[in-house]
Amino acid sequence: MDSGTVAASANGFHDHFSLQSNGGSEHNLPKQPFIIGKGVAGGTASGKTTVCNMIITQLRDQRVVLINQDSFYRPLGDEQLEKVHEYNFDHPDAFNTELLLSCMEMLKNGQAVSIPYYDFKSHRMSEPARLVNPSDVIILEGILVLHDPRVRDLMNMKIFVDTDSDVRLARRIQRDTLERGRNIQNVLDQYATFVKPSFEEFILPSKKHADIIIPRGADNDVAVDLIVQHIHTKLGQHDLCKIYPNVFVIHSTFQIRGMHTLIRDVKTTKHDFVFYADRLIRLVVEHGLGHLPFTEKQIITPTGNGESMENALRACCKGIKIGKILIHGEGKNGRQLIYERLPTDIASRHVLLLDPVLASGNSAVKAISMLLSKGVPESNIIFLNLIAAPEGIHAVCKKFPRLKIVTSEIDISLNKNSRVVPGMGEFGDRYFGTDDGSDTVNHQPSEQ
Ligand SMILES: Nc1ncnc2c1ncn2[C@@H]1O[C@H](COP(=O)(O)OP(=O)(O)O)[C@@H](O)[C@H]1O
Ligand SMILES: Nc1ccn([C@@H]2O[C@H](COP(=O)(O)O)[C@@H](O)[C@H]2O)c(=O)n1
Ligand SMILES: [Mg+2]
Repeated sequence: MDSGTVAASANGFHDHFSLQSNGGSEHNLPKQPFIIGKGVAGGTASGKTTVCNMIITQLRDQRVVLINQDSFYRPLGDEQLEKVHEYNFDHPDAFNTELLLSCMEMLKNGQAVSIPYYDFKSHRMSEPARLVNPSDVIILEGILVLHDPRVRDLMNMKIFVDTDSDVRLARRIQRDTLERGRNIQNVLDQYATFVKPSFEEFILPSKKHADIIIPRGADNDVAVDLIVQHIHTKLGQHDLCKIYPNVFVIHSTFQIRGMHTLIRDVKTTKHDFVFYADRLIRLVVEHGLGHLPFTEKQIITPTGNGESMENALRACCKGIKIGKILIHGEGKNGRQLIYERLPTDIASRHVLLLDPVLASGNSAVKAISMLLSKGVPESNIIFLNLIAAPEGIHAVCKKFPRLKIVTSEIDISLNKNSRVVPGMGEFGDRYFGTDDGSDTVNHQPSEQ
């Protein structure tokens, strides 16, 4: 596919993400599990909520959602309210853990859930509830999220925020008097009667289950940065293969990593770029061919960058038929199909769709939709790339769960200009030598 520079289509991505427009449901396929759970526990006022908000802000990723265990407090009845000072809000029984588990289960199954809003002043739920869409990463924070094994086991990253108890008490007094409608005496009494004993009985012992302990909570920028990086990596790289069983990354060897280093280096000469790109493309094509059940093959190469993959393809499969698709897109205005030339019997063939870089996935979605409209069964399409951005993989796999993607590397992400990071520059220009060199250092691939 050939296209102009485009901005990331966060909206488009989000659509595929939601239950209603999930490609999987259209095709009556079982939903893919795509949760990466992060549990953040710690004593009251240790900074759990603050740390999670920092993580979410720094991630700037729509695929991450925060759920507070507080939302699952059991609302107090009238009698309990009259004796609220005798109520232990720090005991595990104060939470409706069954409801929490069923909400997590629904999210895991790709269903949106309505999460209650808990009012610390009235000790009851209040409107409006929050609609939470299923997301790749669900961060669950609360004093006891590492206590119950059923909740803990949903989390594949367990974090304990460890803040000095004097600091926590001081913060709790300040917060609860300012925000939760308490006076100092209430806070001190509750702390001595329930908060401290429950911390020692239930919360502190759950620290041993943590993978990461964050001393000093939100003051610990290094720990927060590391967690953000880790989530980025998990989101962006090979964990996608677990999320989408139809994504295949060719086995990484030192040779392959060396070739990637060379083709990503702006100083690599055109000759070397073509040589190593061809070698890598051949490996991807060979791998893609391994997924074909029949000897009969139909190839579509997008006009422009995709043509750069034809040489390697012809070297692997002599006499293969080549079709062309040209898709153009500028800015956020979507993609237009400019040109296509495909064999008339394409509906009865297997198709290798070639594009060196899968970025936002907008062009790929357009091309695949066009193939489907021609009658090509989704499961007959194998989409081959040299590098793929996680955003593109999500966009394509969620809409077309039956096709296969074969790539040699999954990169970290897209930047704000929809360029793959780290990427490898404008592939077509570097391959065909059409780059005038004016933007050699800064160039990154546009959505191909
Ligand atoms: N590093 C920090 N420095 C100063 N105040 C903080 C820090 N972290 C949190 N706070 C404040 O302390 C209070 C408790 O923090 P919060 O994140 O609500 O803790 P938790 O969710 O663990 O109870 C809040 O008023 C918050 O603004
Ligand atoms: N009605 C309520 C409910 C809970 N609490 C206290 O909140 C603490 C948990 O929230 P954090 O943000 O501090 O983790 C817990 O220690 C309860 O004592 C409350 O006071 N009133
Ligand atoms: Mg909190």
